[in-house]
Amino acid sequence: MSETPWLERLRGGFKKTSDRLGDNLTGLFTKSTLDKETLDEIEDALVASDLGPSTAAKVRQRLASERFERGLTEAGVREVVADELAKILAPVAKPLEIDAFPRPQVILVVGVNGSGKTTTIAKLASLFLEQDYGVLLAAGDTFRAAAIGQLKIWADRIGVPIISGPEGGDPSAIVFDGVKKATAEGIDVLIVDTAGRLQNKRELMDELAKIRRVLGRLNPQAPHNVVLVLDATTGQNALNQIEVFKEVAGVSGLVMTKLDGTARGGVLVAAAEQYGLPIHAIGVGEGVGDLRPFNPADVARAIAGATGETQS
Ligand SMILES: Nc1nc2c(ncn2[C@@H]2O[C@H](COP(=O)(O)OP(=O)(O)OP(=O)(O)O)[C@@H](O)[C@H]2O)c(=O)[nH]1
Repeated sequence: MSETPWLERLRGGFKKTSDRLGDNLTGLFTKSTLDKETLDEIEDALVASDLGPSTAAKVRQRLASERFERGLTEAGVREVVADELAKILAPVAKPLEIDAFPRPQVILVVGVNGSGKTTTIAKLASLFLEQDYGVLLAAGDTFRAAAIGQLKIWADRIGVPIISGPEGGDPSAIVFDGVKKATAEGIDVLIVDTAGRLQNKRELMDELAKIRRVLGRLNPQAPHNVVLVLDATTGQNALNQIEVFKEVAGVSGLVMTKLDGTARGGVLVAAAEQYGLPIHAIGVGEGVGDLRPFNPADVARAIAGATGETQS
């Protein structure tokens, strides 16, 4: 895939978010001077756009200290926002890399039901296939037959093998079989789906702990990654989920999905700022090609709606 279409998709995906920022900023540029009141209003507009109070404060500080030779414009503010966002996103942008031995590398994928977990597993698998890695999926969400069925459909569609068992079966048994199969067949990556039953935190915690124990016996370093999938449309609730899953699953990195369907894409920045967890990729659509490792500068510009023209 060439870069330009992806960049366009990225901008399209974040359009609702950048439009919301625009709506919040509208009407703030009627005065020629940047007084305290206007700065307050701009800061509030950024917070209202889900960018988080600390990002908003940083932008405010930059605006207060900068000289705007052509007067302050909305486009000028968007450039400053993009710049500050890029600084926050750069340290957390980290593609999911398969570099350690022994194989298989095991990736546990966690998240609440409906967050986009299954789709993300398929997207990650196809990213690995593009890099010539062998991939095996494990249907570890045995709680719902539909979850197993969905994953099978995706495995078929992208052409990767899958290990699954009956509804209600023991997820750690599936994971055990998965590691055995991957080891025997020299498969590089095992991606494990897990149940997202946050309603019963204790059971979920026990289930994940058991999966970890089983994995640890086969390979002390496994799981090599625990990826939390978050639905951006849930806004601030996505931040609470990080808190909970850090506790129940020991999250090592994030994927944020559905950034195309929401005006709340700013939550990606708030997550980066508050938790500093690696963000491996973002989902901007339902297709298998709609998940890409992200370039922090491009994402920052897409969220801010910065076009490079500082004159409105
Ligand atoms: N617009 C958009 N939709 C997405 C994205 N990722 C997933 N979806 C859609 O979100 C819905 C839920 O995705 P799933 O992958 O089934 O989510 P899940 O977390 O596995 O959900 P359960 O199977 O219910 O546990 C599906 O309709 C997906 O097509 C995305 O990045 N953008």
